[in-house]
Order: sequence, then structure tokens, then C-alpha cells
Amino acid sequence: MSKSTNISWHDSIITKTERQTKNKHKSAILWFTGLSGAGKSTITVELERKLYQLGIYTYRLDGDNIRHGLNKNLGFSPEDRTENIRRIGEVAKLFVDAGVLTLTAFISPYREDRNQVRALVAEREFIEVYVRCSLEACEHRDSKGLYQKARSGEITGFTGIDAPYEEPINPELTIDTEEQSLDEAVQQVINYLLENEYLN
Ligand SMILES: Nc1ncnc2c1ncn2[C@@H]1O[C@H](COP(=O)(O)OS(=O)(=O)O)[C@@H](OP(=O)(O)O)[C@H]1O
Ligand SMILES: Nc1ncnc2c1ncn2[C@@H]1O[C@H](COP(=O)(O)OP(=O)(O)O)[C@@H](O)[C@H]1O
Repeated sequence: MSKSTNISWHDSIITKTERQTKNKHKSAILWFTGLSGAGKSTITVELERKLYQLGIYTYRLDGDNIRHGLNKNLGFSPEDRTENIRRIGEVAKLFVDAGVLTLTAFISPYREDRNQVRALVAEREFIEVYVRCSLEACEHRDSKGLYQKARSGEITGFTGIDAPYEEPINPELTIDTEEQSLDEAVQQVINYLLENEYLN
């Protein structure tokens, strides 16, 4: 629903394709989704480091970081999570238009919200990466101590405890961080990008 009226689109002279040609790689959204503690941030940070070394233009959008600024007015109700993902989808779309390979790390627990982002961009521009890790393992890691707070009732509506996580049905990639090392995970994504000609 748009509240704005009397607005019109003004195209740039420089196109997305021209920007991609200049950068010598395609732009797209690598959308990492999974439980808190599954490994989204760890993998995207290391992946970005490797891609940067390869001369790829990247940018990383991360749930915790974005909630410090752009989305600081949003909490964790289902409605706020949906709005969080909607805004990030729009921001990621702008980065794709700018010719940047964009890495996002959000729990994004609702399938419909992720599919809405997929629908915002062209077919090959949305690559869903499911960072799979059992609740038991995430809870055991508990790197931020949030699961303990959720179990004790200090935090309510915590994903996996008393708020849902809807697994992707047909993600382009699945990384199992209980089975794969960080290096294996990063290499798997880079191989996908090479095999599908996002990178040369
Ligand atoms: N209630 C509740 N549920 C889930 N997560 C919570 C909650 N409260 C705070 N946090 C912290 O917020 C991070 C998740 O933010 P996201 O923007 O990725 O969430 S969402 O996509 O809107 O569901 C998440 O970070 P990650 O652990 O990196 O996933 C938590 O650190
Ligand atoms: N194979 C792996 N891939 C990524 N992280 C792993 C792996 N094995 C263990 N970990 C650990 O799991 C934790 C994941 O935390 P984080 O990356 O913040 O997850 P998320 O962003 O999904 O909440 C880190 O402490 C990381 O060191």
C-alpha cells in the first residue's frame, strides 16, 4: 500500500547492466536466512572478505546492524519483522541496481516475507541461502546468551522458542553449519556464483 500520490519515476541514464559490465560481475541478493546462532553473520562476514579479495563489489546488510539505524523503530512482533524484511528487500534491490553483490543476514522467519523480496527483483537476482542448524545446536552455541534469556522468560517472542521459523522449501543453497566448516560453507557459495556465471 502506497500513501504517496502524484509521484513519478525518473530513470537514470546509466543502467544496471552498464554498471555490471563495468564491475565485471553480476549483481544479486544473496539472502541468508536461519535461526539466531545458525551462522548467518559469521558466514557472510567471511564470504564478503573472500569476495573482496577477488575484486568483487559487495555490501553486507545484517539484522543486528540495521536494527541500530534504519530499522531502530521496529521490534520483533510478526508485523515488525515483516516490515523489517520489506525495507531490507527494498534496500537490497537498490544495491543490486547499483551493481553490487549484496549479502543479507536476517532471520527472516516468514516464508511469505522472503518470497515478497524474491518477487521484487528479477528471477536470477534473488539467491536464497538457508543456513541450517538445529535449535538444539543454536541453543548450545548461545553466543549472545539470548536463548537462555528466552528460556527463562526474560525475552518473549524469540524465534525457535516461542516464535516461529518457517524453513525455506526450495532454497537455491543450503548450508548445514553442524556438518560443514566455515571455509566449506564459503567455498560452496563461491562455487555456486562461479557455476551460475554471477562471477567470471
Ligand atoms: N525475539 C527475538 N527473536 C529473534 N532474534 C532476536 C529477538 N530479540 C533480539 N533478537 C536479536 O535480533 C537479531 C535478529 O534480527 P533480524 O532483523 O534478523 O530478525 S527478523 O528477520 O526480523 O526476524 C538476532 O540476531 P542473530 O542472532 O544474528 O540472528 C538477535 O540477536
Ligand atoms: N560451520 C560454522 N559456520 C558458521 N558459524 C559457526 C560454524 N560452526 C560454529 N559456528 C559458530 O556459531 C556461531 C554463529 O553465530 P552468528 O554467526 O552470529 O549466527 P547468526 O548470525 O545466524 O545469528 C558463531 O559463534 C560461530 O563461531
